[in-house]
Amino acid sequence: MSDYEDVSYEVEGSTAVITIERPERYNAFRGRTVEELIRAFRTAWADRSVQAVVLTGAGEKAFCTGGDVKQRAETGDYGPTESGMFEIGNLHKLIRDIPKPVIAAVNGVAVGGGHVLHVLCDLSIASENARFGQAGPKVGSFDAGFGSAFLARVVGEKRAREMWYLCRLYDAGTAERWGLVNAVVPAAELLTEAKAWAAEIGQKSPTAIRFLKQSFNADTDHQAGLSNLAMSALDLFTASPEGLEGATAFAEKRTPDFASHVVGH
Ligand SMILES: CC(C)(COP(=O)(O)OP(=O)(O)OC[C@H]1O[C@@H](n2cnc3c(N)ncnc32)[C@H](O)[C@@H]1OP(=O)(O)O)[C@@H](O)C(=O)NCCC(=O)NCCSC(=O)c1cc(O)c2ccccc2c1O
Repeated sequence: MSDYEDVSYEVEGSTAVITIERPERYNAFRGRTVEELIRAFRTAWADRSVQAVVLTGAGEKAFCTGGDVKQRAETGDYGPTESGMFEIGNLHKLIRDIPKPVIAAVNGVAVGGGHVLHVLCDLSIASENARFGQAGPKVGSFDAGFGSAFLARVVGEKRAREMWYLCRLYDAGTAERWGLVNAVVPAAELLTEAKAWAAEIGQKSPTAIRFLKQSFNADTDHQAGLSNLAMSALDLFTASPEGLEGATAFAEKRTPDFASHVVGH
């Protein structure tokens, strides 16, 4: 894979800016998107001039809405990839392992697997129009790895469970109050603000920052094992009648009938 199609990658000074470029799908990711994000993060990791990464979405509506549910309804998976694998678990680990802070610039709705991406970033800055939530149980999916366990570390058990069980969307003010984001700024200032934070980090000792990030991570690194289990479970569940009913109902713009397709009790 030589050219980016779903993602753009730019370096400005000591900051790499990675943008998900699928605004027509509210920046939902398919297999290719995930593969390109991995390539972009690895490029940022290898570039010694890069000291922080900003992750954002194209357009004004969405940061990322998680897995491309229309693709899933169409083909039963997240589409072809160069590796033959859907590597979302590896992307999660990479965002944590890259030894440089990753700042999510949340420019709109961050939901489902897109919400998980911003939660995994070191810092999150939101625009005033941003909205946050989990959606899996509405569309036949779940992230029982970092998406639940690490979220609970960030916002607390009660709020994490509320987000997953009710699948509501929360506004930027609530996200700030819950400690889900570090700051909220007007939409027009979001990228400038995120880049300013990244540049400020760029003036600090890269080695000190690297050790600090690894130290913060060490406390929750055991969740990577949980994430492996969760991704294996998800592979089975998304292909089940209950999982497929969620994706099909979304694509057909109807209420899912989970009760008729339930696979386990
Ligand atoms: C995000 C919304 C709440 C926004 O609602 P709003 O009313 O503002 O806008 P629309 O609903 O009209 O959306 C505009 C336009 O974008 C399309 N779109 C939005 N999200 C997606 C998506 N995720 N996939 C494909 N397309 C999307 C939408 O259809 C509209 O297009 P039109 O052509 O009709 O104009 C609302 O859109 C919403 O609830 N979206 C779905 C959110 C969702 O369910 N996300 C997926 C959750 S599951 C997941 O993320 C996931 C993650 C993983 O890591 C996995 C790993 C392994 C297996 C499975 C995984 C997985 O399923």
